[in-house]
Amino acid sequence: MGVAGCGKSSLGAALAERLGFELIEGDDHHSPGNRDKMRQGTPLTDADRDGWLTTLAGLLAQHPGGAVLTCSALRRAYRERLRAAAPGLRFVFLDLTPALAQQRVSARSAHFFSSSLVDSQFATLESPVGEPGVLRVDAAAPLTQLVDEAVAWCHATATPHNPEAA
Ligand SMILES: Nc1ncnc2c1ncn2[C@@H]1O[C@H](COP(=O)(O)OP(=O)(O)OP(=O)(O)O)[C@@H](O)[C@H]1O
Ligand SMILES: O=C(O)[C@H](O)[C@@H](O)[C@H](O)[C@H](O)CO
Repeated sequence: MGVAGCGKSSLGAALAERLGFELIEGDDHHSPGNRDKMRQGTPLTDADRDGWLTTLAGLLAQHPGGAVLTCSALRRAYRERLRAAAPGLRFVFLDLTPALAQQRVSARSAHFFSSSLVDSQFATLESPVGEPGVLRVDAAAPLTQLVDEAVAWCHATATPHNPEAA
């Protein structure tokens, strides 16, 4: 989880491969309307994210043995909806500065997300630090280091009632 450009897709794909879990790419499940809004530089609202979160929660519930989901999950209420669908769900929070997020988002041209939206992502973000089952990592660190850190944390915190990763 984290703002646009923090590295969710990069880390999620690597983590899913290392853990042997299916990857659910949150961005693949945005409605055409939501994509158009983001392309035009209009931030999503709670209402815009409602159906999307319902879809993602449903997908998590279909993977009781574990899965890796990439999702911005910017607000606590969004995370609670996902937790309700997948008891034991944990979050890796990719924390980065607005400047680095801006740099990364501006550098990619083929993506639907408008770089003018980066500030709004930080305005919406409610830090998950302090919530249960959260690992905060420095999103500026090399990807290989982030994967090792997240895999070690998943293994260390896995219990029979808390699937390996989610
Ligand atoms: N740890 C990292 N170090 C350096 N560059 C990275 C790292 N992680 C991701 N990147 C680069 O930053 C850009 C954004 O990464 P990525 O698409 O994984 O982020 P994201 O959070 O999924 O973004 P979005 O949600 O906007 O699609 C990509 O160009 C990616 O190659
Ligand atoms: O909640 C949101 O505002 C969205 O999920 C965004 O975060 C984007 O989907 C993504 O990060 C850009 O690709």
